[in-house]
Amino acid sequence: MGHQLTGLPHAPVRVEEAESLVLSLARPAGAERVPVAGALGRRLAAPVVAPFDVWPFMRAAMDGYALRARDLAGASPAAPAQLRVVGEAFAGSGRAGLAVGPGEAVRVMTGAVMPEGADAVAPLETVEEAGASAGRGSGAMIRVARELEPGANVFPKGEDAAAGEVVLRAGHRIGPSSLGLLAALGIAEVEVVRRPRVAVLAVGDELLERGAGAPPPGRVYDANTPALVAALEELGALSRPLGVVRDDPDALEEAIRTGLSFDMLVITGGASVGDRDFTVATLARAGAQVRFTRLLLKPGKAATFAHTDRCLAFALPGNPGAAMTAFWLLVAPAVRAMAGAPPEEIMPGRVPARLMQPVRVRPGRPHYLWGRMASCRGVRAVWPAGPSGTAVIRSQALANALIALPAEVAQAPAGSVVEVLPLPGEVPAFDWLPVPTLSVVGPHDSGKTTLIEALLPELARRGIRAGALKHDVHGFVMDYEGKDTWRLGRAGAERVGIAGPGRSAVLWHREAYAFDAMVALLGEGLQLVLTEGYKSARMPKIEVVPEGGSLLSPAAELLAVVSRQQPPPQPEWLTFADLGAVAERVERWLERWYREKAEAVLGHDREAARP
Ligand SMILES: Nc1nc2c(c(=O)[nH]1)N[C@H]1C(S)=C(S)[C@@H](COP(=O)(O)OP(=O)(O)OC[C@H]3O[C@@H](n4cnc5c(N)ncnc54)[C@H](O)[C@@H]3O)O[C@H]1N2
Ligand code: MOO
Repeated sequence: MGHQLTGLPHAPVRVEEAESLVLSLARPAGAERVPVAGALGRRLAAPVVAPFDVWPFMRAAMDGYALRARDLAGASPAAPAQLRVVGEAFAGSGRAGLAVGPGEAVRVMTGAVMPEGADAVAPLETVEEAGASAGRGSGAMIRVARELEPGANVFPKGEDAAAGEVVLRAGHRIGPSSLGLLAALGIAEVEVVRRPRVAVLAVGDELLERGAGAPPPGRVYDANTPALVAALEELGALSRPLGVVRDDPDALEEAIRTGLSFDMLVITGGASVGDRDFTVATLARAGAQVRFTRLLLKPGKAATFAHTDRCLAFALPGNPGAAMTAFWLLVAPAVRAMAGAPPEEIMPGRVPARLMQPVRVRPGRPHYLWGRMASCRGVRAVWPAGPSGTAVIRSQALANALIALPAEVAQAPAGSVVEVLPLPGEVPAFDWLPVPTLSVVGPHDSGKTTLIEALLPELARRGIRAGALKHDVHGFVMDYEGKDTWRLGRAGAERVGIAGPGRSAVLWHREAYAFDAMVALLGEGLQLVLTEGYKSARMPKIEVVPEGGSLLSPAAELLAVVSRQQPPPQPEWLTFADLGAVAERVERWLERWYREKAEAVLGHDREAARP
């Protein structure tokens, strides 16, 4: 090979392998003590221990009278307890030596130190203040007409933390409420993980630093640096843009040497094998050990990882779609680890989500598409945020997830379940039925089950995972008297499950039978539930018409009519010989169904994303 990768490792590396190599070298940056006021967003390097009880004393939780609960034993409207007021206390005016003895009370306001001996507060509203001075001063009498538990209307001492208790563990990310807690603990400085210092470098003669107006011919604005700098800051790093460097080996080497003095260096551009791509060779020349130069990934293949003793260096492809895909997969976890995140927060887990729009990709390498994710009653839904080419930046702006498609996948139909990698950003919530239903109807013995039976493999061939729900009106038997499942159901289990290799079942022992709940249960992980019967339910249908028969369903509900007669009496009707065409209609209807649901959430984003 006569290009910059000559002599360097060029075998494509799997993303998972690359991630574990990078993470094995990403150590938390050292610790530093910072004033609490400047610690927002930082990770604790050591646990925080409460130096004293918080809160430090027992306090009144209501405006009222502090008293001994046992003095109210037997108190009732008919026989109120009578107590003598011996003093008063306000928040912040703790008078030393204030105590409550038998038959006594102290007038207290919320937050006041509870007087010695008192263990409950009777709120003002429940107390009758007797006598001319209306209970304000010492010597006045009050009546309480009900009992109180010890501890009633009192904030206990140490309610939040006892002295010596760990209140925040190492790795905790300091948020606004953590600052409140630290203040309550009287802590002015905390030990946090140093923010990793990350240099960002953009390479290319064609690149212009940020500016206004259309660039001169042949030039483009550097879009990677601002995106990377912001993402790095969000991840807890201290980023330093080194600017744009030309495709010149000497200029590049100087910039890279500067970059290698940071904890991390992220370069974009010049990472491929072109005549003016020098990034990777220069990294090696500047003394970094190059570990891989290719990822098994689309987009983001041209990604290099190298390191020195003190610096992790990434040379990402210049194309913004490829650069940011590789960034979220490889660089972001390393930054989190270096910023002190605990292990469970370093690699955001991939989560399953239902694809709302079909996608097609060229198989061969794992593919990542910019996605928009929303949640629906606990089910995640995702759709492409727009075109996902390697040079594309617009879809990224709308994305809050990356849709991960394994190497062998060429297409994923609407409704299929895919893995997604959540990205920073809100996940909007919406509601819709978890899975669409399609009913096969027709007179008794017309061949409904036969049709579903023949249709299921046709749908499977199209990548559609379908379930089936049988409507029964006669009282089916699936469980036999004396069987364990029968006994558990009879004993009152609302649902009884039985699980075995290749076959499992759930039996619902319920008075009322709920179609929606049944479909939701069946639909888990599937794209479609086919039901048999339900001819009067308002849902899309396929109707089977026996020889000489006529239609039962309103035309508007019908996706297809399947006649048992050959040729069919109506030219637009299909027959059992045309099941491919029936499946085709089901597939198109499904795509529309998912698209319409997605439409409801996409709103204006949709237009921006150019469907
Ligand atoms: N013979 C081959 N050519 C290419 C291959 C390959 O395997 N063999 N891979 C292609 C793929 S895929 C990618 S991705 C790119 C990666 O190449 P480079 O990292 O060398 O990127 P550049 O050539 O510098 O730039 C590519 C493209 O992106 C634009 N760019 C670069 N930096 C920025 C920036 N900061 N902001 C906005 N746009 C940027 C640049 O102008 C180019 O248009 O290689 C392919 N070629
Ligand atoms: O591999 Mo390029 O880096 O796909 O987009």
